[in-house]
Amino acid sequence: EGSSSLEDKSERMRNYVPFLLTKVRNISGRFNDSKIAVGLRDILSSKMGDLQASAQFNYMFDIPWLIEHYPADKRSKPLLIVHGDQREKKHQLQEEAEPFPNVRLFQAKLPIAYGTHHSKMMLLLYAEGLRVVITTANLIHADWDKKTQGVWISPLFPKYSQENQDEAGPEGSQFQKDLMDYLHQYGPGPLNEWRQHVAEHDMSNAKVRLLASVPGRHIGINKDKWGHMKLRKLLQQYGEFDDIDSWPVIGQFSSIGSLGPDKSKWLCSEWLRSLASTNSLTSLDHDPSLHLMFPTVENVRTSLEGYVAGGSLPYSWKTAAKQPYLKDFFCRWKSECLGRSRASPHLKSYTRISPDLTKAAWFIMTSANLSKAAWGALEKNGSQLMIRSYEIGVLFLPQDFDTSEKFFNLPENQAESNGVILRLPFDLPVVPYTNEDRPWLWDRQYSQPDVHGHRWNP
Ligand SMILES: CNc1ccc(C(=O)O)c(C(=O)O)c1
Repeated sequence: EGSSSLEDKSERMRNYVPFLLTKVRNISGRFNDSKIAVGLRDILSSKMGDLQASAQFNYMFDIPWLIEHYPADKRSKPLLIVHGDQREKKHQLQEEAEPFPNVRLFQAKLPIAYGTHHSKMMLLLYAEGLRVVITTANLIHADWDKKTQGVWISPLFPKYSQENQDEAGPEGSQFQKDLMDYLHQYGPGPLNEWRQHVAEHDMSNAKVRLLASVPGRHIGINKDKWGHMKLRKLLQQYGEFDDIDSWPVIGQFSSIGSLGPDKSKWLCSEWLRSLASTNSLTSLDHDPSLHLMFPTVENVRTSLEGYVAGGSLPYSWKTAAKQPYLKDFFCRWKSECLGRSRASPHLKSYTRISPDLTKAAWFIMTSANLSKAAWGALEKNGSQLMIRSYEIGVLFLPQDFDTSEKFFNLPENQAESNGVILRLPFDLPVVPYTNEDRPWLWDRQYSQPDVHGHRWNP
């Protein structure tokens, strides 16, 4: 091949889905290349813009550690921390914030029991514009050190000037509308200012759909705004796929809720029906195959962190004992493609891939684990969607990228394709559990020493 065609080829291949992982310490540097991975300091660095203020939405915070990751000259800029802590944990957070006069705390209300403020998002206001970052990592050291985590960094959204106010494209303004809807759910308070910032910036170049959950019993038009019903709506509206009924759905996550006594109660009825939605009007006469990727005990024991990684995989024996049917769907965590088989997964990702493993119809990175609390459960004969937690993620659809192809190409298919390449965070084909494999349960004892010679005795 002549050099020009090679350049053309490399030029052609530059179109990757902008889904990144976090850097992992102690693995080969090639797997932390800036095309694949990013660290918190990189995200907050002044290379991204001249920071004026930021808002950090998350579940777990180490405030001094977080502030130290901002550039030195930006550590006293206004920082709003949006959390879900209550009672003693709320007081601990207030004490931690005390020494930092630029830090404000805002407690998200959790009106339904067992809900969590699980969303992990950064709003970064610069002199030059606004950026949105959505991730799966808590704002604590352990989440950015030796785990597999997901990150989406938006383009720099420019502030509207009068002329480009009307130029916003449909999906971009849709991203802005969806983000505004989400922020409104927090109600009045310090987020008023951030809703204003979102309104003032042109997000037409977002290239993702926002997929969020907010606590509540959602009815009417609100039933399709959140959780798995939002995904169902998006895939019915934009899922321009030819016959993909035979394409498997893969869910990958770091915790599992109580899903009901058998698969027909929620997993393979309402939840899988949403993930298997397309714009075709013919309904599915059979379940698409479903793979659920969740670490085995061996995955955790041999991970870079050892059993300690299991502290971030809060699947309990009590819950697991009620749903042995999940075993039929389980597959191991494996990520040789990205050098992360031993970097315990804390990201959550969902996708639908072709049987020949060369294409993907869509891809989701989100904070939402496999639980009704996160995705919602239909109640009252399907008239309302009950969600307990705040969650936020992004859906990547092929048509939001400048490609004539209806699918994303997986790296295996690099030869023929000139479309958009999607790097999945895990290896294909997936590896089903053997009869000896057990899902990690964080409240069981494990006596076989881990890589650090430790046992797990919760
Ligand atoms: C009950 N609290 C949590 C349960 C699961 C997770 C997870 O992401 O797997 C997190 C978190 O790390 O935000 C919190």
